[in-house]
Amino acid sequence: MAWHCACLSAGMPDLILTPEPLTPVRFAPFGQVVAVQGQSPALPAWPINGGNAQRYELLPDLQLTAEGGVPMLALFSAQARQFPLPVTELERHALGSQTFVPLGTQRFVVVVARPGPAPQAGELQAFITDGRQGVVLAPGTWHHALLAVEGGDFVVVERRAAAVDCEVCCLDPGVQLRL
Ligand SMILES: NC(=O)N[C@@H](O)C(=O)O
Ligand code: NI
Repeated sequence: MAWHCACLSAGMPDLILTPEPLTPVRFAPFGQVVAVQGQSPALPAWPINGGNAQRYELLPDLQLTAEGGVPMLALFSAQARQFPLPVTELERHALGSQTFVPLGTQRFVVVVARPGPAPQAGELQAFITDGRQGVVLAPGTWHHALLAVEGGDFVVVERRAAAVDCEVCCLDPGVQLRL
């Protein structure tokens, strides 16, 4: 899906946003962390494959089939972003979740706001992964497009349908994202 938008901002915004470490509890209003460690409550585990692996069920339904949607798998080869970075727009996919999992150990920053009306700058929250975490953005969660700290490939699972499901909101004033 090719989505684009352009929210113009005059210069670097004033409000500074600094990401906090990503944890399942803090990220819960926005979606799910893809990792075994740190889940609260701890994930139930099943020994499988003759005891050679542990199975953890993170999320029973990725919510990708609303209104005729089908789950799709994509790869994003992302370049490292330069920080500080002006955040002047967010997007949401109202009809499905969106999952990002690094194929390497590259970190990324997730800038989010709760599902609902278009957020104001002061409602944004930012999280930075530890290089081993992924995220599932819940349907409708406002988010900035992928912000890779180190460049690399990401597995992306999202909903595909005839109509593109991507609504963009412009932040005015925007925020300055600093690591
Ligand atoms: N544009 C695109 O395919 N990706 C965005 O939805 C994103 O969240 O990165
Ligand atoms: Ni998105």
